[in-house]
Amino acid sequence: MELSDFCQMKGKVSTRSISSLFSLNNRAAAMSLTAAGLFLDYSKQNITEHELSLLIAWAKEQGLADDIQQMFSGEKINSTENRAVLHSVLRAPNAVKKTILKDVAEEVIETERRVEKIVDEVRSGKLISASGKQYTDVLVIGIGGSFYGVKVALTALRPFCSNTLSVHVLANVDGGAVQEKLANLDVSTTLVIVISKTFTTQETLLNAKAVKQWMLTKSDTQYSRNVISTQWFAISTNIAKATDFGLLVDHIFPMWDWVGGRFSLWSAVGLPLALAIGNQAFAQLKQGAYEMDQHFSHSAFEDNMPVIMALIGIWNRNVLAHSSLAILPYDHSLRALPGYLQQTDMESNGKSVNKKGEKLTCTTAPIVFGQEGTNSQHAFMQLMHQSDEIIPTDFIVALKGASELEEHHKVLVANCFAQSEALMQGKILIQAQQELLEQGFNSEEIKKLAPHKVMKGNTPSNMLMLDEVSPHSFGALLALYEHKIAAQGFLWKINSFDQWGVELGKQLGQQILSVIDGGEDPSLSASTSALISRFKYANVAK
Ligand SMILES: O=P(O)(O)OC[C@H]1O[C@H](O)[C@H](O)[C@@H](O)[C@@H]1O
Repeated sequence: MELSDFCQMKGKVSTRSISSLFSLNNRAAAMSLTAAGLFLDYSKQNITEHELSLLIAWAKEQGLADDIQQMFSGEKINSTENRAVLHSVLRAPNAVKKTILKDVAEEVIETERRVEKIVDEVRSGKLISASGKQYTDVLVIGIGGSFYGVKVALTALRPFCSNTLSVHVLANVDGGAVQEKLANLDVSTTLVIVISKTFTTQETLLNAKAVKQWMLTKSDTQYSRNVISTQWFAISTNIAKATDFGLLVDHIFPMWDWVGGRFSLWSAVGLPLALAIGNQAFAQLKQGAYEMDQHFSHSAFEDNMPVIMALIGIWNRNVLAHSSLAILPYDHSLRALPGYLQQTDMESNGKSVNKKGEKLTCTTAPIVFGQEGTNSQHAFMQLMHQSDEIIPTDFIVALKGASELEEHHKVLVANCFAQSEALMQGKILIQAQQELLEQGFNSEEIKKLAPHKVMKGNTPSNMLMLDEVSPHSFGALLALYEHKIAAQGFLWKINSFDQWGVELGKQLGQQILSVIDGGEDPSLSASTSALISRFKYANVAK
């Protein structure tokens, strides 16, 4: 069967009710599974077991098992950059690293040791600042894949973070953001980590320059000579550029071209996180991810959580033509997850040609968005309930809350379950009329009001449950999404591991900067030229 054959099923599938599928009474049990400590209930999707089995058969025909195998074994599957995709090996035991990475394994293992050593030394106060003080703060400078992973993990694992060492992340190239971060930092107790795979990213370098300037200016003269070489560290593949910037070679941790930025948390990029949560918790995070790797690479597709989620995503995107995916974590600690997944999913799979460069005949990545529950209920979920747009949703919730406020967790979880039920069940006109009647409205009022109270329902959702948000479960969760996205890319026959689409904006950004600085560029549109003039006038006028 081809994907286009499944698409023929749209008419029949989209008009049936998901609730009615529950007439088969073992559906909830049959359409749920566990992996690496996570539980997934996908029974509220608009798909039957039979349809899913057809999709699984299709995935097998497409060679998905070989694709997965090729990724884990280090084939150069990132074809436009001629690179392997091996972030998963970073969380595997050393014996696996040696088999897969061969000569490079030693450097990888040695880098891990160096990360562990510096984490221990900073946390114990052995490694001190240029002026001899214990570090109280870490400022991380990076953007994109060199930011989101650290950010999402720091937010998720807040309860596991040190109380004496705070980690702050600076990404956006905005003077306001820089000043806000620096306002509460003390140069004599701040360790700086620059994360940039290329060490050429404009935003990161400009932020690093500003922070360097701040540190040099604010340091006591007797320490300013050593402050950068002592207190600055970097993670980069570009050792030359990092040393040019003033960093000691010993303070630079390598990255490898086979680790994509958005999958790099597991490398030395995780250093700031490890500083915050400690080596043991960082190892647990990797262990959780490793268990998901094992599950993904070894489980039959029928029981394979990333594969099932990938196929359901394809079903929703291509067969039912739903264009978005809402990520709604009902857990304050997971509030950065939607932003993280926007990059992981849309930067990976936001493509329209296949690996051979041919135009695809199907759509790819959904538009990913979301926010923590219950805040989203009081905002965009109105549209999810009553507009004509059906937005498939991933609900994510922990069985145990992070706080002692048990009542809060009960209310949070009840809201989460209620939304998944409400999105599926909806409310038909008769129900709305009946409710209004029971509330004492007269027939004239009911006629007027009832249509406004109808909810379309039939919105499919996944419910992902963690026992609790811990380094282990969070590692498994990130790996789950990484693999779901990879599996979708394999099935769409695209390269999920490059991101050429971000280049044009960067290029034009440089051109425009030079026009702002006095150059000329006749290739720019009249609109942009006028905007530049307006900006220049406002700044000259100051
Ligand atoms: O780590 P860097 O080289 O500084 O790159 C930072 C980020 O910029 C790029 O434009 C890509 O969008 C990201 O995938 C990358 O992670």
